[in-house]
Amino acid sequence: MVRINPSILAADFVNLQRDLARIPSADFVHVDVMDNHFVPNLTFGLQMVGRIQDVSSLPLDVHLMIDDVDRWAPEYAKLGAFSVTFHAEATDAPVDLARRLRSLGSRAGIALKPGTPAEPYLDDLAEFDQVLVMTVEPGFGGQGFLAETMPKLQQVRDAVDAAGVDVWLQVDGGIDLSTIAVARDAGADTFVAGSAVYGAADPDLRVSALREAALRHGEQGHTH
Ligand SMILES: O=C(CO)[C@@H](O)[C@H](O)COP(=O)(O)O
Ligand SMILES: [Co+2]
Repeated sequence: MVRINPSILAADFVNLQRDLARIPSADFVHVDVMDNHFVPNLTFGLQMVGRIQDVSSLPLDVHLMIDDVDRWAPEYAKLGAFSVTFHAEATDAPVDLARRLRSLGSRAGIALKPGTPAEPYLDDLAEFDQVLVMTVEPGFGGQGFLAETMPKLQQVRDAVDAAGVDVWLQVDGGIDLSTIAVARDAGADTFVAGSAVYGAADPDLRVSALREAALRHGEQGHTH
């Protein structure tokens, strides 16, 4: 199973509805919320994500790069977002927050910055629906893929398989037609791509090409 989630951070914010309609083959639309505190960049908040939820035919994969997630993450679940991912670095009680998100009907994701170890969360994997291993420092699109995050991704993959739990492993940052194979090899099944999709002349064709690149790689002997 391979999921391709285009990030609208690379779309035209003035023509978001048009750009949302350009990726019909995608699995989810990845929505980057930034507050200029947790990361040094600012995008949009609850009101905007509510409108995206209203007009999108794809389910929303919300990535919160904000402080105060205990307060704000549940509000995104209440909007009807399919999945809400908060950063581990932004809360002292990730399991409690994940339970709250699930109780509100959303999937619960936990994200790890490149320098954040996975160990503290590996015993609680069943509490989450998704682990996001950031492959760039969060905050900006168009950065280069950090291959040094791959051992951590593999470590999470091994722990998920050993526990026998159904947790999606997402990568986000610098995913393109070549790095998607590297991340697939290390165990990812869910791929966020911003500039690789919206920088293409035909974004939907690029979604298909990314999917094929990941699947082709999987067929060549890697069956994560
Ligand atoms: O969360 C983030 C950035 O912090 C991402 O979702 C970016 O939007 C990915 O952009 P590309 O690296 O694919 O251009
Ligand atoms: Co993101």
